[in-house]
Amino acid sequence: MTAPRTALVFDLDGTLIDSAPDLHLAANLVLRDEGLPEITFAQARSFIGKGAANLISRVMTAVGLGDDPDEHARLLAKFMEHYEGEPANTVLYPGVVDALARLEAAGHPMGLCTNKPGEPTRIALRHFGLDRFMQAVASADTLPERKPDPAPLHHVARALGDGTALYIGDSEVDAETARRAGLPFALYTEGYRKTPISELYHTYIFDHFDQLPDLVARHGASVEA
Ligand SMILES: O=C(O)COP(=O)(O)O
Ligand SMILES: [Mg+2]
Repeated sequence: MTAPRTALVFDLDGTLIDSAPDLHLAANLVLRDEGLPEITFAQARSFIGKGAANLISRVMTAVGLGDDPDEHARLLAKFMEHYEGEPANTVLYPGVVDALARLEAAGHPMGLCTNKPGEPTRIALRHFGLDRFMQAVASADTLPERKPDPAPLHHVARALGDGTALYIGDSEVDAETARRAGLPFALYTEGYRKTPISELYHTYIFDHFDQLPDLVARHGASVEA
């Protein structure tokens, strides 16, 4: 009997889609509306990875607003209003759809584990035609725990079957999540990572999705035997 194909769990922002322009825009629409100074693209990009609530905390610190919880809740709600529309300035990273189609054809169950809230996650997956590949999704609202807690990653991996799993992501948070989950990790190096590769937990690295099907096949040959 052949072993089940390795389940593949993907991160979303900075891995499958480059959503930083829309997150930057939504943050600045809030700041503009509040009569506050705007943040740069580089700042916005560096605030992505721990979800929308964390992004708003980072924005508040950056513009000198402090950390009042009521103010945070108010600004987060305004941010979500701006962010929940169709992702007009977000793009897929090159080769993503082809790679997922090849991996699906090779029989790998696939799912998503993101810190993005549920509604924008669903909208983005549908917008880019990625929903058809994802058999299980954990977003920021699925469980009480969020990455780097390993619970959402375990949740998706379990939903994809009882074979082995590989996590694929771009950030410090993803590397830490995979390490804590005890799962192998493929680091996509073109996302929002700020730390040198050598300092991050990883099993594989790749810089273009064209490389992913072969990487997964090699991984499978070593663990599915
Ligand atoms: O929205 C975020 O901050 C992070 O999202 P990700 O987990 O898909 O990278
Ligand atoms: Mg990410």
